[in-house]
Amino acid sequence: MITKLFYNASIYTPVDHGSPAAGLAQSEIKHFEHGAVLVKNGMIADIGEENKVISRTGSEKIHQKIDCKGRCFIPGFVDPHTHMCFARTREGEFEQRIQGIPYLEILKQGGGILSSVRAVAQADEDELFEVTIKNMLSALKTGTTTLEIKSGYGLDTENELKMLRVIKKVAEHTPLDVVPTFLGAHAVPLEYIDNPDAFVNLVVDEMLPAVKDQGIAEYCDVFCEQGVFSLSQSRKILKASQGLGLGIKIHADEVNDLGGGGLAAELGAVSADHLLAVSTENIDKMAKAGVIATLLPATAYSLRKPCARAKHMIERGLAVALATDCNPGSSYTWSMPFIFGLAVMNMGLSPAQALTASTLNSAYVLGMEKQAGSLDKGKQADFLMLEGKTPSILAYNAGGCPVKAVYKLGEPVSLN
Ligand SMILES: N=CN[C@@H](CCC(=O)O)C(=O)O
Ligand SMILES: [Zn+2]
Repeated sequence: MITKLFYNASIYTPVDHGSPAAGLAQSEIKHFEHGAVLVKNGMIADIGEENKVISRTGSEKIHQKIDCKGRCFIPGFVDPHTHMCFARTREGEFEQRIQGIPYLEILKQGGGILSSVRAVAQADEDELFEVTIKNMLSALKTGTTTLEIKSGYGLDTENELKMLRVIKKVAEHTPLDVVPTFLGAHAVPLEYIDNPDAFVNLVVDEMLPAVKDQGIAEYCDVFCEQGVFSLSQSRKILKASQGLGLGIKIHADEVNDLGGGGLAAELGAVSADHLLAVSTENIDKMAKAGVIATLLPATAYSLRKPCARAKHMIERGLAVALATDCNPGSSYTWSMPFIFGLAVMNMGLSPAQALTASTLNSAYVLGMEKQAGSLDKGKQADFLMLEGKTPSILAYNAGGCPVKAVYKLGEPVSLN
């Protein structure tokens, strides 16, 4: 048994009451000014004020003592929505978008997601692996210790399974915990444009059973949006996924208010993501059903759209989580510090709310709350040391990265 003591730390952590932190609980942060964490075999064995933790260790042998030099100490970030398995970036499309061509228009013309689909079809697994691992290690350096990665640039059985195999392999080659999601219904392939229902049938009858057999994906997701998948098509796919025992989530009300938030509530999805255009009625339905709102402020930034109404959602009792949405189109960032800054400065969350959203609530989105998301006895010793006194540094140091050290299971995995 290896025992380590991290001492002289200014610890900030959300409080895990056994469910996602909604409403007022989203602001609840425990702070130990002179804190310490005792780690045994990669797990948190004790946490609290330094003198109390040290006195509780008694005569126990401590193999390593790490002086945190009074730095701010927080849980590792959990990023619950990424598309970071892709083959190529789409800088040309970014130029088009900043000249005013809408994101959905580019998709309609066969670009956007569909251009990433062509790139993935041409790439072999090694090429996909290289890009994905580079994105993941960049995320790790900026403090992400657990994340989700979606498929969705395959859009046929062979290429969706190929993406999921790559996601499994990168998970085995990095220290991060990875939760794979199947997103076969990410766009309608051009050959199905006149008969999208036939594509929906392909997802339900062929792709989903194959994904289930392969056994890698834990969740199924759908892009419910005008010109992509309708509410009833999304319902059909998500219900079939539930029937196979997959968890469900949904890209909802990103550009147009189609009612995806309401569908998430109706089906008991773990989360509805984006929600830039969601109605108050559906916010209330989500709150009642316990759906987590996963907000993606870098997508609003990149699409030059107003942010989701995060404060309003919290006031109405929703639990809010934050994610990068890392992808080559609408949000080319892996940086949770950037997301934290946007959440505080552009969405008006307090640093406490943003901390809960980017750690505890996002761990709940991924079903990783027993292992990650807060600094509690029995959870993994996944934590960050920040340059600065409080988590506010993440918003204050705009464009910088105040993450000085990243620990996964008590081991240093990135020292900046
Ligand atoms: N909106 C749909 N899917 C992604 C974008 C994927 C892409 O453009 O490649 C999103 O969540 O923003
Ligand atoms: Zn997405």
